[in-house]
Amino acid sequence: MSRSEFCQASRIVIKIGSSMLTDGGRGLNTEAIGSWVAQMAALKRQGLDVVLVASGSVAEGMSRLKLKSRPKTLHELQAAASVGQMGLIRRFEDEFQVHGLLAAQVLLTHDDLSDRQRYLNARSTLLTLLDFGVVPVINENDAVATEEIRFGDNDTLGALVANLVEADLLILLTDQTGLFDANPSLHPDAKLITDISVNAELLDEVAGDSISGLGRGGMFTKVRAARLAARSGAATVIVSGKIPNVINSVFQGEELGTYLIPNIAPLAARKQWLAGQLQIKGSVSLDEGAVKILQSAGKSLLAVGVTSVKGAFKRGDLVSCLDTQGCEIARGLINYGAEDAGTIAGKPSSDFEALLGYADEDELIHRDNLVLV
Ligand SMILES: Nc1ncnc2c1ncn2[C@@H]1O[C@H](COP(=O)(O)OP(=O)(O)O)[C@@H](O)[C@H]1O
Ligand SMILES: N[C@@H](CCC(=O)OP(=O)(O)O)C(=O)O
Repeated sequence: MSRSEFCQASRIVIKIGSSMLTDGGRGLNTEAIGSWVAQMAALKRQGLDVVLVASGSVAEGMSRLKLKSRPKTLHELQAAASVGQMGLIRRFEDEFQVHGLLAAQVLLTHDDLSDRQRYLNARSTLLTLLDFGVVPVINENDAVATEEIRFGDNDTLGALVANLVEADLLILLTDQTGLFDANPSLHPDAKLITDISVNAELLDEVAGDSISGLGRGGMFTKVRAARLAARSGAATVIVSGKIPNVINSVFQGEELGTYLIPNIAPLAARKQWLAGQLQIKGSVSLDEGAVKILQSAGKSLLAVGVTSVKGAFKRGDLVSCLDTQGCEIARGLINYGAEDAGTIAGKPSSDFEALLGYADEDELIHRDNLVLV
């Protein structure tokens, strides 16, 4: 998709980062929020579906609680987020109302999306809200999100939402003009990257962390988000939320920010869900033959191609498949727990019963449950 085709999008996910929403930590930026909402309302009037992913609950909570720096402990973060989320949602509801639009609060944890059934439930709810003409306003459910079940940054959440609702375009509004060839906060002479393939290796070299103390992910998570979004065919633009009329300008194809071109083959819905899983419970190392078969033939992983097993995973957990250099080449849901997988590693499936006293599936990971990375 070229930038000039963005105006053909019918569904857009817009993610606004903490740094933008809270005016660099000085409380909610009501003027800017009013302007973004007016632009989203204009898209709605043109018949588009709009989903908003809004960060800033922690930053707004810090401001309301008069905390000078981002809390370090999880319970303080959760408390700050609970206070701040009230302000965020109230502001958005009021602003959308000005344009005769209803907003809906949707709070998710990674746990909600890692369970296939709950993932499908979340999808139905969002699609129903869009059918009703409502703008879902999504954030992580920070008040209950512990380390194990959290996304941590809203870029990833935005991408998974783009997968869920099959959006055409994901716009990440942030405090920088876009993605630079080095962090411009540290290197003032850094140059803006305008258009780049989402798969370009350069992205891994240049995308750094957030240093503001307000946002979480920095550009690292924005690049990862663009790659996840591309798996359902969505195009991603990273752009400054400070540019007047930015959302509409991007939609009209103006060359603003960084466009991460989704030139990878989209995955089937179930594989998108698999690719979006963040909690990896272990790994299996493969021999060269198995690596080749997975990468070129799209086949299932058999135990005979596994050289070693790491981690304390159970049957059905997500594990990484590593090549002979230890690099992840695929991930999937494994049919045997760690101990049994260790016992059958390197063995043909005809030996499973003798080795384990039972035999479930012939495949260690079935190809339907496997995604290349
Ligand atoms: N290559 C880069 N180009 C631009 N910004 C970068 C880069 N690497 C790291 N960053 C940092 O990422 C920050 C934006 O991410 P973040 O603070 O998480 O914002 P948000 O709250 O919008 O998600 C920038 O302010 C900058 O410090
Ligand atoms: N969900 C939390 C944290 C998310 C976060 O910081 O994201 P971002 O600003 O997009 O890097 C919040 O609303 O404060």
